[in-house]
Amino acid sequence: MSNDSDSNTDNTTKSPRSLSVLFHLWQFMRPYKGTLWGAGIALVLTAGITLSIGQGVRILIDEGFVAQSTEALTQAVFVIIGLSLLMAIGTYTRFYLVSWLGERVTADLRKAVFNHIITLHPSYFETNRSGEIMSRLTTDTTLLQNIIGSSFSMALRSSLTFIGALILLLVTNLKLSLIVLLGVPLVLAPILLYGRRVRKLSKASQDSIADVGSYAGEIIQHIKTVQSYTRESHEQQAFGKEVETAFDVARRRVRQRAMLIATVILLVFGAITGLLWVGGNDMLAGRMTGGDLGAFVFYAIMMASAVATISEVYGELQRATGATERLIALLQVDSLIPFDQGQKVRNVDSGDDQEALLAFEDIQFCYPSRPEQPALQHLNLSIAEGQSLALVGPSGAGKSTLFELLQRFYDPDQGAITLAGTDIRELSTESLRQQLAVVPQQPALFTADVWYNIRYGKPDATDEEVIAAAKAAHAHDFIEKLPDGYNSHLGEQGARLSGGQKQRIAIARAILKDPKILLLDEATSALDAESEYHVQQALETLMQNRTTLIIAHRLATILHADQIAVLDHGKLIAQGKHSELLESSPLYKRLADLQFQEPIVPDAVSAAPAATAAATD
Ligand SMILES: Nc1ncnc2c1ncn2[C@@H]1O[C@H](COP(=O)(O)OP(=O)(O)OP(=O)(O)O)[C@@H](O)[C@H]1O
Repeated sequence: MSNDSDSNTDNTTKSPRSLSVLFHLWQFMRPYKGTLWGAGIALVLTAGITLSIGQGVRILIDEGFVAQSTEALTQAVFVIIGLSLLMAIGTYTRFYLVSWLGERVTADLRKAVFNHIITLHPSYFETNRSGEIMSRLTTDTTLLQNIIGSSFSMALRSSLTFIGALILLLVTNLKLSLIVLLGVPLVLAPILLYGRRVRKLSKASQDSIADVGSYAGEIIQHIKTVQSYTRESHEQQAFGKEVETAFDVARRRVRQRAMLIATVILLVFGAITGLLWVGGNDMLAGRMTGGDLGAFVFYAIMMASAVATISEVYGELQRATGATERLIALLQVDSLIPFDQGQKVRNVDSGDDQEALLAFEDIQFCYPSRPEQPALQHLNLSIAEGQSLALVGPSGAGKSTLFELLQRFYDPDQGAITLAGTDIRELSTESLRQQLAVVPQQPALFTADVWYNIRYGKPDATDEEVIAAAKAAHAHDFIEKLPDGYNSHLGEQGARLSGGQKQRIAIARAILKDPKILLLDEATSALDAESEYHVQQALETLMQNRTTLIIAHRLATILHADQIAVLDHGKLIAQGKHSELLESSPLYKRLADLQFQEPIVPDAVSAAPAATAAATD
């Protein structure tokens, strides 16, 4: 891709420069060869009929008007009516089949693009704005729909009539045809010249429209922040600027196209007038019949309108090359983390040999967008089956990064993560992720009902299983009290629930999935004491007999964890139990002091909040 906004995409496709890009679309049309044949036949038929009308015109003039024969006139009229009928049928068939094809191919293309992007590595979405990707799926595909469903067939039909009219012209009158042929390059020159400009501007125009979309998307997503900081008028202005830029580019494109069309019309009609003059003179001198001239002008007009149509459609086709380029580039981005390769996870029981179920071995990792700044450095960490490991450390220490690597959203630059002794890169991502469940700090809920949200990790779970999971997650009672119980719609991103409720739905989801390994990112947000108590109880249930990694913020978790790992600047700086770390790690002691406001010694636990007390017995 060659435009600026896409310069950071990690695909390597070269920017193709011509309409040949459109041939990439062939792979999407291939399955519908039958329809294509049908449309093609209808197209040839209608073009043929249109051309034969010229002969009808000739007969009409020479044998009807000039020969003064009413019979011949009636015959010619009937022939023309018959041809028009045939043309109507042909046009219906062509229009229906071609438009059907446009819709069908666009639908397939949309699915193909969505199916592909959903498997891409997450870092792709860090360097490509979601608004832009959305615009590929909607605007670009709609453009192609127009192209396949109309412009393409218009271009084909016009090319056919152009060639047919040219042949018939040559047959009718060679001298006049040569004049016409001399005129053709004159018309084509501006088409090519302006066409190139239009294409460039089209691409810029589509980019700026994508920018407008992603800007609005972000603002709507953060609408409460915008309003609470009273930034409405600033955002209105900023958005207005984006829209005006888009308008400006569009205006320049439209102007080039208007120039193109005007020039072509001027040249074409100038040429036809010239023809009429030369032909009229020939007719007056008796060198050709009136019918011949009539037919000639008819074909010349057909040729002219064919060229005019092509010039107009050419601009459209060029816009489509931009869209196709982007879509194909998007389809060609390879996922850095293939979804469907590698072996299945066979046996995750580490057995009696005390082998670590999970191990991070000398992990070195930088995020692709920050290659200079290591997020994890020479990190070694392991966890035995059924044990819990709490990760603590200051913000930015690399705790969440460990979760990301474990789920294979990224691969480490060095070192390996093993599950029951097997490098997770050798496992199929799907089967690896089936062993894991994550309860994130900000639970991700979908715009759907409670059933759907809890079932998300196990779509085939029965209603009873969902309810059992909700009960275990201390969510059943509040769900029952919602207006429609489990059928209640949660709103966009679960907006109709409180923070604690959202978390308990997320916990129920994880309980239902019943994973081998649990990744828990505790909420730091202040839940009220009761909510926190429920969440804590739900987590206890979830963690029972399960290998658990916790990004720990709560005293109860830290005290209960089998192991605590202290991270700082991407390094593991201490590991042990709470009491040991208080002695051995100054950072841990400082964090503990800060977090709990007062120095924590194990016997002071009873003075901690209700949730803690409940969890430490
Ligand atoms: N997607 C990303 N791209 C680039 N850098 C990132 C990305 N995510 C995190 N980082 C950086 O990696 C480092 C580790 O971040 P990480 O999120 O793992 O910290 P953390 O210990 O989980 O912090 P917190 O407790 O605040 O969530 C930080 O310096 C952070 O800025």
